[in-house]
Amino acid sequence: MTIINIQHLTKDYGNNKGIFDVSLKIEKGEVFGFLGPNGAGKTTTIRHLLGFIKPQSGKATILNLDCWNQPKEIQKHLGYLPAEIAFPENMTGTQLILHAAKMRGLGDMTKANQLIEMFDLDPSTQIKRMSKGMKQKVGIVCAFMHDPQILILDEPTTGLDPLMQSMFVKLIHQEKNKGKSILMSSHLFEEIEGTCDSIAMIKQGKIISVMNSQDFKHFSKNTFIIMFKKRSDFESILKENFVIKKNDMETLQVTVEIEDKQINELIRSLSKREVTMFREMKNSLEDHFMSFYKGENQEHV
Ligand SMILES: Nc1ncnc2c1ncn2[C@@H]1O[C@H](COP(=O)(O)OP(=O)(O)OP(=O)(O)O)[C@@H](O)[C@H]1O
Repeated sequence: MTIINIQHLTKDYGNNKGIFDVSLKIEKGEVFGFLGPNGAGKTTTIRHLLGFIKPQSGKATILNLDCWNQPKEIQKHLGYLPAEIAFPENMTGTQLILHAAKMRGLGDMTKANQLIEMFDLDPSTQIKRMSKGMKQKVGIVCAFMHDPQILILDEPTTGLDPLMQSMFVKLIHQEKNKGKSILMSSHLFEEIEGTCDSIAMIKQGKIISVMNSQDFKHFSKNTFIIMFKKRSDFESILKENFVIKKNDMETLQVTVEIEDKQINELIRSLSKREVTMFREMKNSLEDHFMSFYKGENQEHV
């Protein structure tokens, strides 16, 4: 069941700024990572989903409700964490959380209290005295406390220290296990790799790559180039239980793809042979990420 549906969404701010023909679908129970360099169009896309921006063309719907025309109905099912949180400075965290709960008609603060404990937040502090990370924690409490079916999180771990970032990853897993649908923008590779079922990459306002968990698996394979001294060793390795991606009789080189659990098997097998070169081929998801940020990957979808 599609929960968030963005179809051909365009907002042209001029000078090639904005978003252009963006289409994405997020299914029930899916954690969807939205990645892109600074100024790529992540927040602009997300603000359309919140009904803050009217599409120039195209459409965004959540639960089949139109994001521009029916934002109030959508709000009931949604938790939103903005990239830049503008809180009223003169309140304490507790006052703000209670105010946000009242606006939603939320009486049960059990989940809010669980989140406060989980993120080790002292909400009694005045917001103007809070660090960036503390404010972010207040934002997380407000986004999750009403147990919404859908979560839209714009760079959710900004300002959080590594311990709190890992706590956040834990929270995402808990929510996913409850069948929540989550759209999350991020720059952090570990956060995305550890949580997301699918990833879309946006650059200069256009979606340039969409990957699902099957594609991630491809990236998690280990690929090695191995060169042998003797032809007999080269020939015999081809008969073993490894996936041989390439072999070259002239140079006596093989390219082997293995799962993590086969590493010992490969080492044992190679120790019986004379190896003249052993090199890992970089094809990890992180490498793919970095090449995308540097502009080396431009596979259009
Ligand atoms: N109201 C506006 N008027 C003109 N240009 C805008 C407006 N809002 C955003 N932009 C431009 O549109 C582009 C996309 O901005 P957006 O905030 O969506 O990027 P982002 O991917 O969220 O970036 P970051 O990772 O830096 O938060 C940027 O070039 C930005 O300057």
